Amino acid sequence: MRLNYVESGAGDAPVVLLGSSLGVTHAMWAPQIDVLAERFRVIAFDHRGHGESEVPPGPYTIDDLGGDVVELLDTLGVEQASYVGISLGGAVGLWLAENAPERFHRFALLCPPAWPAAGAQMWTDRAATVRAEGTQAITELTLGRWFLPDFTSTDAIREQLLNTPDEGYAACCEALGAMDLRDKLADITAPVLLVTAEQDASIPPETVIPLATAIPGAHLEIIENAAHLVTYTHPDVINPLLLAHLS
Ligand SMILES: O=C(O)CC1=CCC(=O)O1
Repeated sequence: MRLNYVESGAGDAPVVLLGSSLGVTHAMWAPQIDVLAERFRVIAFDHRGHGESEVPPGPYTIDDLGGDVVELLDTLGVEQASYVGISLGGAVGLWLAENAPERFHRFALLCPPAWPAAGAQMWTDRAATVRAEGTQAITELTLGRWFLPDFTSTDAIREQLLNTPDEGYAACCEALGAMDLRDKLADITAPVLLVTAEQDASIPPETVIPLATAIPGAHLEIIENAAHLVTYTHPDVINPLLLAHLS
């Protein structure tokens, strides 16, 4: 699977991978990339079905999405990296922490779903809607969940949602609807920073807070006055947390 990625920072610095949310691309990490690139070789990638990555027909599984990241490390010749992921990218991070621990130093997982808390049917229905009507059918609803009303700089994220391939989006919905990453949380050995946003309507705090108890040694941060896409809206809070955890 060929994943698209952009690379920043010194080539000999420790590697940090950035995994994005559903329906957007590596460009969502714009508020983090330059800051992290002062200390790290930053590799922001597009999940399969997203951005400039390949778009095989779905359904995809969380094993597919996690396996793609391990394959990307192999392609780059990187033995070990740290990983930062939000939302779908956070779920992929949980899979990597459980299934490829030897390839990773540390994880920062923001608003990560570990199982389909809103029900598998919700994801099946959303996949069907997007296959029938395109991502334009879910774009404004998604922005309403991802941002509080007072955050209005949403044009770039809207564009990314509208431009995401319909099949890629739908197939990732099917991965989210079919996964359950809870069984192996206790086996995670890497240091994990978990972040939840107080007003996250997509992945509510009550579904993330228990992960902090289930993952040995995990550190939890709850961001106030924030909704789902907290990296985008609150870089002043998130970037120092990432630097402190990854350094
Ligand atoms: O689309 C949403 O609001 C919810 C979501 C779950 C995983 C993800 O990336 O977004």
